[in-house]
Order: sequence, then C-alpha cells, then structure tokens
Amino acid sequence: MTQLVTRDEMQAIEAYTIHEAGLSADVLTERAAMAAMNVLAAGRFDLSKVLVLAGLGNNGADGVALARLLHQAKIPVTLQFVGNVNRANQAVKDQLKAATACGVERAEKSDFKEPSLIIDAIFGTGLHDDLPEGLQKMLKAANHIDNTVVALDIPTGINADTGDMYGAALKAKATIAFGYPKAGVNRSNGKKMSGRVITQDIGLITPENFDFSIK
Ligand SMILES: NC(=O)C1=CN([C@@H]2O[C@H](COP(=O)(O)OP(=O)(O)OC[C@H]3O[C@@H](n4cnc5c(N)ncnc54)[C@H](O)[C@@H]3O)[C@@H](O)[C@H]2O)[C@@H](O)CC1
Ligand SMILES: [K+]
Repeated sequence: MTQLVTRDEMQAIEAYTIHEAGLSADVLTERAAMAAMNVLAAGRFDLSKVLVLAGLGNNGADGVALARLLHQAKIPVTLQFVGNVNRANQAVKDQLKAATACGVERAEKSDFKEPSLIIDAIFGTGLHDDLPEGLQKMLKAANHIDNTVVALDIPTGINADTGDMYGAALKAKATIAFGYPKAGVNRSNGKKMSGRVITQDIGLITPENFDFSIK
C-alpha cells in the first residue's frame, strides 16, 4: 500500500523540498501539472471539452498550469476561477499570466453538464474550515449532474487528515495525489468522494528517515 500522509507531514515535506533542498514551488507546480497531464492523456478520460475549476491557492495554481498544458496540447479547455481572482496568491497570478499569454480561454460561469471532464483544482490540503455557503451549494448541485470530475490532490471539501467533509465536497471519479496520497482520501467521506486514487511523483524530496505517523 502506498504510504499515506497527514496534511502536516505533506506540508513538512513540501517545506523541506522548497526551503532546505532548494527546489522552487514553481517547479513543483509544473511537475504536478505535467503529472496530471500524463494521467489525463493515458486514454481513460474524454478530453473533448475540459473545464478547469481553479481556486485561489496553490491547488488553483496547479489547475491553471494544467489548463495551459492542455491548451498547448490542442485539447479544448476553459478555465474558471472559483472566488475573486484578484485575491489569488502570487503563484496563481503568475500561472494565470502564462496561461493567458498562450491563449487559454476563461469562463465566468459554466453549466456543469457541458464539459466532458471537470478538473477540481479549487481546494487541496490548505482547506481548513467549512466551505463558503455558496460554494457548498454549487458543489452539491454539481454532484447531482452526470459529469466526470478528476480532483487534483484531494477532492475539494474533504479534510486531508480525517476524510470528513467541510460542509460539502465535489465527488470525483479519480483523484491525482501529488507525491503521497493524503490520509483523508482513504477515510470517511473522503473514501467515496475520491474515486480511484492515482499517486504521481512530482519530485518532492523526503528527508532521510522521515517519521511517517501512518504505518
Ligand atoms: N506548497 C507547494 O509548493 C505545493 C503545493 N501543491 C498544491 O497546493 C495545495 C495546497 O495549497 P495551499 O496550501 O495554497 O491551499 P489550497 O490551495 O488548498 O487552498 C487555498 C487557500 O484557501 C484558503 N482557505 C482555506 N480554507 C478556506 C475556507 N474554508 N474558505 C475560504 N478559504 C479557505 C487558504 O488560505 C488556502 O491557502 C496542495 O493540495 C497541492 O495541490 C502542489 O503543487 C505541490 C507544491
Ligand atoms: K482539489
């Protein structure tokens, strides 16, 4: 069984990789987007019309980078931000600049029946409270529509440690776990909302004899 990690352990390994080993966050974001691209291009998903739902933190940055790679591969993709993009972090803004420069199309609001595939890049391991009411409503509505969702790292709304829902969660057919699967995809609601968990290496450097709490 692949090693599971807690949110804190994941953040410690990311911090070690970036601040001790000196691999930049942008490199990790690019590796995450490329890993997601490999999974999507492996033939199990209908890429005829992809919608990327991006949040305002690093999970969103992964999604914007993936939208750029999909567009450059001539795959029909639109990018929709969930939240006010002016409040996005610098990683998202940098990724949006590059995506815009290569012509990625933006959507303000989408009909979730339309896309052949929806990429959930709204929240990842940084989610720490119940989702905003409006977003809870949106996710619950999306869950009732027949569509295919692939979650980046963890389904939005799922607690990375416990697998409990923060009010609501977007049900995924598959979850692409970056580095290590988070404990939450294997527990409680996380188990049924994550679908098939596909773990992808993104070049994270794990400290020698790192003490994983989940044996
Ligand atoms: N740190 C890194 O360099 C890397 C992070 N990665 C990605 O980044 C994700 C973690 O990113 P972040 O820590 O930026 O967080 P998220 O992108 O998961 O969340 C975005 C932001 O939402 C805010 N937030 C949390 N709970 C909220 C709530 N209930 N309502 C409203 N806003 C809320 C927080 O400020 C958080 O920073 C991972 O899941 C993974 O997808 C990967 O790309 C690997 C590299
Ligand atoms: K996500």
